[in-house]
Amino acid sequence: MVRRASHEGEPSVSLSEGKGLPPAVVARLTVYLRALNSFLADDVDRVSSDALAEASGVSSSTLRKDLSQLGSYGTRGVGYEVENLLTHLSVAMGLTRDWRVAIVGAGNLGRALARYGGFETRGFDVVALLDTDPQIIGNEIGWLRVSDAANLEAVFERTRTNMAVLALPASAAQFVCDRVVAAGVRSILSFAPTILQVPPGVTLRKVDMATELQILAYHAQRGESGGETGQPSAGAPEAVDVAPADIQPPADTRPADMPPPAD
Ligand SMILES: NC(=O)c1ccc[n+]([C@@H]2O[C@H](COP(=O)([O-])OP(=O)(O)OC[C@H]3O[C@@H](n4cnc5c(N)ncnc54)[C@H](O)[C@@H]3O)[C@@H](O)[C@H]2O)c1
Repeated sequence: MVRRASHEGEPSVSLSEGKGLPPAVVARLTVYLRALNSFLADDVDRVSSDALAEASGVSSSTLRKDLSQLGSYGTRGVGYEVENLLTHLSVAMGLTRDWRVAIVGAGNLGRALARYGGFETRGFDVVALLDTDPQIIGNEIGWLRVSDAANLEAVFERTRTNMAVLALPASAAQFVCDRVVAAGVRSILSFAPTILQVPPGVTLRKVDMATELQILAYHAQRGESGGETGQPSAGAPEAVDVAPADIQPPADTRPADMPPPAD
């Protein structure tokens, strides 16, 4: 569940103007959101920092430190009000905005993403699916009809797309990325296995499952050789700093493949 609160009465986020949260903290906030939604679904009104930390797979001190960066301390002995903290975190994460996502590329991956029903509950409406293949254009996939990517700009305008997912071959990705940016979209998620350049003011994140698997393999073999055990999975909040492919800067202009700053 995402808090689409009106701006009136929203808690303010006490980050100083222009100063973003470290990428690892942002990654953990998404985990806290998921845990809080789960508490809410179970009709839990209040949660202690220990319980929220446990449900999120982080230590209590990490949780408290992260939340204190948002100015959200809870009450000693009482804990956090689940709804209140959910709203607070949703505002901090920009999830109270109306995110309208277009998927460009309706191949295996694009179709699977378009059929997935879980984005809406996390605050993202998938509003368009585009492709260039005449055999695919016009097909119904999930609740969407595939649009002709030749009309990308018009489709984006009609659907008020403000976030794009590139599920394209590497060879087409930069060209499409440039068109997406020219159409006014400032947030792009790319699955294409290539380095993309975006201008200042555009946030690009790259998903690379092969890289994640390589990192997993590294940790697995370290564990086998007795080097490390109990290494959290790449998706676990305490492990975000060992999953560089997952962590791009929060709001910025760096190309997707630049290494993240240490935080
Ligand atoms: N990062 C990951 O974890 C991950 C996982 C799987 C696939 N991928 C990558 O995602 C991409 C898509 O994979 P797939 O299996 O769906 O491939 P696919 O070949 O099934 O689909 C690609 C689609 O893009 C369309 N396309 C090509 N040029 C286009 C353009 N200019 N505009 C709009 N559509 C265009 C094609 O017609 C095709 O339907 C590939 O680059 C693949 O390597 C990444």
